[in-house]
Amino acid sequence: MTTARTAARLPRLLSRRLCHRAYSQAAARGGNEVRIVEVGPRDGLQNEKKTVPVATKIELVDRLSATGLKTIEAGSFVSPKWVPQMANSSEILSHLLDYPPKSSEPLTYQWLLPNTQGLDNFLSTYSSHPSNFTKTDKPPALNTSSQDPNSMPSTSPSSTSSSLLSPHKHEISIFTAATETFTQKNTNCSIAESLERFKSIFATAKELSLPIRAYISVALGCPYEGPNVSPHAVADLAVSLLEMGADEISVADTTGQGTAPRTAELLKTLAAAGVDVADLALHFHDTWGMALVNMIVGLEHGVRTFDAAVAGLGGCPFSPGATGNVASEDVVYLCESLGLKTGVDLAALAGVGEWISEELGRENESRAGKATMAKLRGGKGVGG
Ligand SMILES: CC(C)(COP(=O)([O-])OP(=O)([O-])OC[C@H]1O[C@@H](n2cnc3c(N)ncnc32)[C@H](O)[C@@H]1OP(=O)([O-])[O-])[C@@H](O)C(=O)NCCC(=O)NCCSC(=O)C[C@@](C)(O)CC(=O)[O-]
Repeated sequence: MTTARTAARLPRLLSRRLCHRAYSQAAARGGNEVRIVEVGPRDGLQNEKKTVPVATKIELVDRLSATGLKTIEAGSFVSPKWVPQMANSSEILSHLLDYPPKSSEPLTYQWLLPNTQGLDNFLSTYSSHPSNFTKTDKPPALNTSSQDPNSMPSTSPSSTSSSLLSPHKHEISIFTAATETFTQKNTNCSIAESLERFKSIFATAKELSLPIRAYISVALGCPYEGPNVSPHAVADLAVSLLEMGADEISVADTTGQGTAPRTAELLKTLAAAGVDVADLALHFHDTWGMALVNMIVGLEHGVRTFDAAVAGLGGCPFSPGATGNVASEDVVYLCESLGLKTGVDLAALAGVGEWISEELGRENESRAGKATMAKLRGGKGVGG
């Protein structure tokens, strides 16, 4: 059942189906292609206790860019006092703009930010690069091809020179949460205040044709308010964010407390509120080992975009005890076992997982990644 407020908004939300939105065509409802949003370089690294050298972060993004992944969240523009590990994200962005990874297909890099200061910091690097627009230039037009959702946006000839043109896109992600306590702990504001902050971000991003993904954290359990987060609160927030202009909603199980029945209930509530599965991504942490189970529930409900981190890296500094994201290698293996296509080379991705685990001195949390590496080394017992 939808809340009265959500029900009242339904006609307006449904009319938005007629508008083009950047991601909905990338993950058509119920198709056999799955889009993986690799969040390892951001969500995966933000909680690492030891400072990860920027060269390692850049190498991680470059290596991931060569695996067939098409969307990579590469860093965040948040307060370095709150999350010191992300302090050098502008250097990673500069690197990607100066040396766009060679890839047979255009990639999309996403950058997480909480407020206009984060957007300004992102834009000061992004817009200053010769191959990108500045505010006074005509912005790149959104790609409108339903055939190739990742294809290069057309750019203003006045602001670019073809030799400098990167084939890749950069987008932004904003984040709020389904509970007041988590929102306060994570961003020092209420949920309503977080939406208020987003208004100017939407205005600028729309002016510059920058697509926006919006996360809703703690959708299936809050470290401060407990596991029973209201699915109606999540749906209401998703509707608000879509109405504000979000191109995609990533519904996040930050604590990994989600179970199959509660994931199903949440997805039904979102659908009843008028949220199209094609506009949804699911973001699972694997604290209780339920991430792949919940992902299958998502697949059964038609979701085709999933966030994951190579080697199962990750954790949120403001969700104590929660472990990493579902491992990208495990997601690829699961999809392949179900006959779904990800476009990702599992062996290449497993190699990246092994490399970054060694670099960080931590256990590789991907079962499929470790099995793939064992198989590549000639292990006879791993099958696969
Ligand atoms: C939102 C704030 C900034 C409010 O933090 P605040 O302290 O209330 O901010 P403020 O506006 O009062 O500013 C305080 C200082 O921060 C600076 N500042 C202010 N904004 C920025 C910025 N964007 N970039 C760089 N610096 C910034 C600002 O300039 C000032 O500097 P000072 O004058 O003291 O030197 C802070 O709470 C913050 O950065 N929070 C981010 C926390 C975070 O990154 N959490 C992890 C990501 S979310 C997550 O993990 C969940 C997700 C998405 O992965 C999904 C899931 O798994 O659930």
